[in-house]
Amino acid sequence: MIKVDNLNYSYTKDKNYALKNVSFQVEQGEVFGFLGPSGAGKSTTQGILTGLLPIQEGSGQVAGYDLRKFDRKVFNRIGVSFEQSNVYGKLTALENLEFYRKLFDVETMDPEELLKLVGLDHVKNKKAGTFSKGMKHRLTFARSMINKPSLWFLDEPTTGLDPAIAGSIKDIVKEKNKEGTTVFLTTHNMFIADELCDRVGFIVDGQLKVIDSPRNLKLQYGKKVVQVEYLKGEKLETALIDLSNEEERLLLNEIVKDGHIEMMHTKEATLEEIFIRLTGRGLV
Ligand SMILES: Nc1ncnc2c1ncn2[C@@H]1O[C@H](COP(=O)(O)OP(=O)(O)OP(=O)(O)O)[C@@H](O)[C@H]1O
Repeated sequence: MIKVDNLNYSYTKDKNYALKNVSFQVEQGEVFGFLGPSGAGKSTTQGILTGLLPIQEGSGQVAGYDLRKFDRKVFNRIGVSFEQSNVYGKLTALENLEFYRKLFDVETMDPEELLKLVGLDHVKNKKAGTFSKGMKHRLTFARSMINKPSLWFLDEPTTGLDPAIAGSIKDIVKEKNKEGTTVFLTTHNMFIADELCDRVGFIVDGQLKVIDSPRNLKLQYGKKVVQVEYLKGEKLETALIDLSNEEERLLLNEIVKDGHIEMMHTKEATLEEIFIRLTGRGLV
């Protein structure tokens, strides 16, 4: 669905590259997460993939279209929900979607149904200019799926939303993905990435450092650690046991043999910890 090879991009058209030799593929039906700190090159990559920025060096295809011969027809096949996407403030929520659907040459979704899906049906006749940031965000999100895209670009889809609404946005993404939509998701949020993504790519300073599934990354780079709380005499002790260390495994055996365990659970590494380990950088 997406294939790019050796993308280089410089805003200043010199050797000061915002993207350096970026290559990756996203298969049909995948949820692919692009993770990186601020300034890493996520928006630049998304900009090239969605035709907002011209391709400078390298090559790529998006939804069957060659990035070097950009054809506006690609917009019938893709959906784009970026944080900074504008909604028309003087139009109502419904009018925004009615207007937007006319831009497509393909069958579109019913605007009323979409507004219901994102919880904006009760304000459908209010001007979007009066909406809160989170409501505008949901309207942009709804708008981005109006053309039933086969490839959906989502930028920080749950940022700034309250947990219940964030949960329903995640559910919609999962549902659409089940129906076959490929998702390219950009985020700083490793919990979202971990929950939604089949594979993630870590990008730092314009370079892709690693691409794999969250599970494989945890297996490969995370430590297997068990946290045990146990009674030693009257005193409650806590031990963190690294299962890759023989001495620590023996200690765990001793604790188990003593039989005074109060609580025991595995502590798998988070994607953020692995990101820091692999890139030497945090995600913010
Ligand atoms: N319009 C621009 N002109 C010049 N440099 C830019 C421009 N936009 C981005 N850059 C630079 O390109 C690099 C990559 O930026 P980009 O916006 O792609 O990062 P990002 O990962 O999307 O960050 P964020 O998470 O903050 O959106 C940064 O060094 C940034 O300063």
